[in-house]
Amino acid sequence: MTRHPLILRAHLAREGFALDVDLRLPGHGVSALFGPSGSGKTTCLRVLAGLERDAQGLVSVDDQTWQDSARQLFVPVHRRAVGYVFQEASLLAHLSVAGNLRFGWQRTPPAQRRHGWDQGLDLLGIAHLLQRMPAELSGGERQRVAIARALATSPQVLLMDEPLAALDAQRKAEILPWLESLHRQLDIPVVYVTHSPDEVVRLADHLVLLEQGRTLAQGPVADLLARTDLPLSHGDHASTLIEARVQGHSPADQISVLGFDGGRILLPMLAQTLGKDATVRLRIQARDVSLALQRPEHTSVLNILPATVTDIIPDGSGQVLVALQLAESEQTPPRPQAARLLSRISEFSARRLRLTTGQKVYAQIKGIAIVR
Ligand SMILES: Nc1ncnc2c1ncn2[C@@H]1O[C@H](COP(=O)(O)OP(=O)(O)OP(=O)(O)O)[C@@H](O)[C@H]1O
Repeated sequence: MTRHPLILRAHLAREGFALDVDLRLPGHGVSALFGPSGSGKTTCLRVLAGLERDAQGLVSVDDQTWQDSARQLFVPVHRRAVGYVFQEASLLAHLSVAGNLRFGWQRTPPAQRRHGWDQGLDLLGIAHLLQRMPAELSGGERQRVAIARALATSPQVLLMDEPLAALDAQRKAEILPWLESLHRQLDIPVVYVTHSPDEVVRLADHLVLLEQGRTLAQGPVADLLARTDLPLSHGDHASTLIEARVQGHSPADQISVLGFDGGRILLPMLAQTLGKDATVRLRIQARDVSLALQRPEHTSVLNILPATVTDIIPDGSGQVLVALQLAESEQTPPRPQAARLLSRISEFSARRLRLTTGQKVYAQIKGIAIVR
């Protein structure tokens, strides 16, 4: 089913802060709002939910207009089909898990329900917790129940405000796979506020970078991560994403071959459950990519990809960030839509190699993480 984009055009002036955004988010998948504290992420969610009466602009979800200031239209909060999940799960303490879920479920007339009662339980793995009281749940379980309760209202959009921020690293790791499967199976857009680059690379399809109430950039997450002009690509955590497809496994060599627009990657054998054509998201840290002018031979590095340098910028403390466009082979000219990589090398090495934009190089990838 094609879903209409979600539109959030909003202007809101508070003392010492102004929100001025014009967002167009895909009608499916996860859109992450990322930015420093106070940049306006939560305010964007609040405008979407109808909690900011003074905001001027346009809000449209699944082709329904919830707000259009030019026409004096403002659908009140209780009539917007929004599921809202906060940092701290706000379950009703006197009701069991089943009672909390029923509370959300009964708010929606049967004809408007988008999925069955069991679907939310299955998606979040909480069927065995139905009789428990909220005080008898772990932090991660409580948050899963809070998400299921938000889904039980059959929302047209799910708003999640740093849902993992209150959990420790172990609980985060426990809940992330549930969020990923939610993302794969859910047919509604999710707008996800986070401070965490790790959550962005694992969960987001689309990314909005906010700064001081304004949009610094918005677009597919892999495109934004590969840009050298945005704060995300600076420092030690700079990384890029490649969406690859399993081409086959070689049990004899214990190697899997993955293809993507711009080349092929070899990985130590993936689980056979990932059949041919399964899609996998790979994260490649800029610091794990080194460069050579000639194809290195006699090396243990499995992945050496021909590429063209598209940008070189200083990146502090004697380092430079090199943007690369990958090509299928040395002979294929670079295509703008082919996958991109970042490489973080010393300024000394860049000078020694006489790197310039437009130059053909070989990117040696020393580490690749499968993030989903
Ligand atoms: N109810 C309010 N009244 C006045 N100012 C507010 C209110 N809520 C938030 N603000 C201010 O609006 C600005 C944006 O806040 P917002 O909560 O949207 O930021 P954020 O990016 O979500 O931050 P964080 O990551 O810290 O949650 C901040 O300067 C904040 O202090």
